[in-house]
Amino acid sequence: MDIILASGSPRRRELLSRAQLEFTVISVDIDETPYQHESPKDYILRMVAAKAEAATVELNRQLKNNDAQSNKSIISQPIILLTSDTIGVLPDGKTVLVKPNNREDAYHMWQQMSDSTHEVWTAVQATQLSLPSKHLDKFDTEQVWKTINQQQIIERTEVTFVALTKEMMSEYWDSGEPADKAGGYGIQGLGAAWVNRINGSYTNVVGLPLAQTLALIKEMTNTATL
Ligand SMILES: Cc1cn([C@H]2C[C@H](O)[C@@H](COP(=O)(O)OP(=O)(O)OP(=O)(O)O)O2)c(=O)[nH]c1=O
Repeated sequence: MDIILASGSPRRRELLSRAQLEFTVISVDIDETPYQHESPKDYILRMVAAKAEAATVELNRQLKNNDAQSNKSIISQPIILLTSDTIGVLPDGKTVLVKPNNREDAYHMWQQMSDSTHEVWTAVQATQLSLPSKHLDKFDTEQVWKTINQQQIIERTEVTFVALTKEMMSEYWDSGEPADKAGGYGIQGLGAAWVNRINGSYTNVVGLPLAQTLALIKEMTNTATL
């Protein structure tokens, strides 16, 4: 089974590469704005599903281009497509923390995270795609990747921050690190200085719960219907 990581996150690529797995990467770009009053669970599962949908559209676009160029049926192994999304969740269990829009947005998030414990949730969706081979398709319709199985997991880690001062926030925002990260921090970077303790998976906080993702891939591979 070929594995495709549909993500533009350099952290996710780096984490998955630590599993010594062969995989390819495609980027997807979707609107990640939460709906009003959307629960953290509904939001994060909607995100991984939407990213998988966008990646499938991209794979079919590539397939169509290949067909046009090579004009031969492409019989390929099923694919396991991985998509992921990471958010912060405040102690109220309702407030979703995504990437900060600007400095003020980051400060607003951090004031609620200072000297307290929030959660970081990462959802992973594994989607098994299959490609009916042309010669089996008597109607000779256009080949498209079809979803034949999908599974989603959500991993949660508690993260306890130190008490934050305005000066700490200002310096951190100026570093540029917060901008592309949920909750506006990177535990793997300068953000480590803000973390008193975590309870749960570290890789989950960075953006891909690696052990759980590998277990998901293994389960999907073992139950794959060819
Ligand atoms: C909390 C935390 C988040 N992050 C990152 C992981 C994700 O890249 C990012 C959350 O944004 P996401 O929307 O989950 O992911 P992304 O937009 O970076 O990539 P893609 O959607 O293409 O997969 O925050 C860290 O790098 N360190 C951390 O400590």
